[in-house]
Amino acid sequence: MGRVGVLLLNLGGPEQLEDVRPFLYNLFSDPEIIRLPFRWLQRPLAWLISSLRTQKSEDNYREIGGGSPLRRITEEQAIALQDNLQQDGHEAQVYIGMRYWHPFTEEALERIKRDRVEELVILPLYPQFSISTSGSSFRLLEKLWQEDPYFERVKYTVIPSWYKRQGYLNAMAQLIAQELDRFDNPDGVHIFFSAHGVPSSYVEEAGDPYQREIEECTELILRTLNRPNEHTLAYQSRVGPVEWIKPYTEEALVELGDRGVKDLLVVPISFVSEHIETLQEIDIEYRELAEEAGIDNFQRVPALNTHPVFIEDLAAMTLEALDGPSLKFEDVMRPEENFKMYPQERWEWGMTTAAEVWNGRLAMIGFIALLIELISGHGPLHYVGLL
Ligand SMILES: C=CC1=C(C)c2cc3[nH]c(cc4nc(cc5[nH]c(cc1n2)c(C)c5CCC(=O)O)C(CCC(=O)O)=C4C)c(C)c3C=C
Ligand SMILES: [Fe+2]
Repeated sequence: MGRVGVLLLNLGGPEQLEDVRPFLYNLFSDPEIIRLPFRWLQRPLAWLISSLRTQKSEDNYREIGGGSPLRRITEEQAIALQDNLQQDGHEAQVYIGMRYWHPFTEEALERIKRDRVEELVILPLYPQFSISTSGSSFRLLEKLWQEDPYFERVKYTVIPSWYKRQGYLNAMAQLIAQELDRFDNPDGVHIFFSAHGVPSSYVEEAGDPYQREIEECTELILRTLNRPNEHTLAYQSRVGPVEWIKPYTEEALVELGDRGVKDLLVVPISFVSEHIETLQEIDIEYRELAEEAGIDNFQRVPALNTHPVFIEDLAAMTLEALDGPSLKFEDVMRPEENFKMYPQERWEWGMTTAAEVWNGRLAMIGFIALLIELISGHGPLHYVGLL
């Protein structure tokens, strides 16, 4: 076996408040996050949306200390994985490739090249596959691979999703059981699985397996946990005017409050590290909402981070991938090149999502026309004397 590397893929997050705007710009520039009919619109729209969202997003990051802990935790996971492999006699270098912030995927590939890695396991830190997360990173990697002839000689394999692995399920069940047992009446606690959402069109039109994998993952965790508790699965972190997969976390919490649920344990399910959506959205926003709805005892299961059972499973997964048949980028599910994920296309009359979307489009066209006129000094507003 040649020099072995493991590339951990993750989203990345702003480390300080100044990073928020460029991080958001990178995120919204990704056609796997916002796919538009015209490629030339991607960057101006990314600039516009990131500018509009920066203030709200900065306020949220300020509430968790001014930045995302994602880089630090991912680095800790990488070290723990490398140590675990080494203790079992396997020499492998673990790299981190973030999609929207440092260390970028491009930086990771530079290091992999510098270290002359010959065999690489590409392991996304997302248990379930979505076009918008692992899919986006695979698409970028495929492009970078084609651009540099060095990578022709690297034997690689990708792991698209791994939520069915018993090690991961055991680690999740252990964390849930530990938190349940802190309640006075553990069996009476309502377990609330909260997954990051995606726009409905990803699932219904592009065939993203994400929702199905999340649902199956929830069932597998519950089976491993083997407790009698009632449970709910809902989706959080909706952005923009289009419809996302349902039920929405905020609505489901209010409904449970109305039903008289008093003890609730939230399980973040689509991510393996603490991040803005666990520390701010769940711990602060949803807690407040739940308490207003009458849920007196609102607790959350911590993210896996460097849980030893989880790290052990990442190591086992790496070794199995090295021994097994390799899976290439082109083997992994990809949406059609011209599929428009956002905005949705069907027209409906009234104050509907479609109307909101078209308002947005017209505003965008007007905005770009204004920019062009301001830069060029020519146009209808100059003509009528308004500029
Ligand atoms: C499995 C996890 C995730 C999916 C699926 C996902 C899809 C998705 N996200 C956005 C928009 C935003 N996401 C943001 C932050 C963010 N997203 C994830 C995970 C998934 N996203 C994480 C872990 C994070 C946090 C990183 C951190 O800093 O800790 C943000 C920025 C934060 C904010 O302003 O709220 C946006 C915006 C879309 C549109 C999308 C699917 C299309
Ligand atoms: Fe997100």
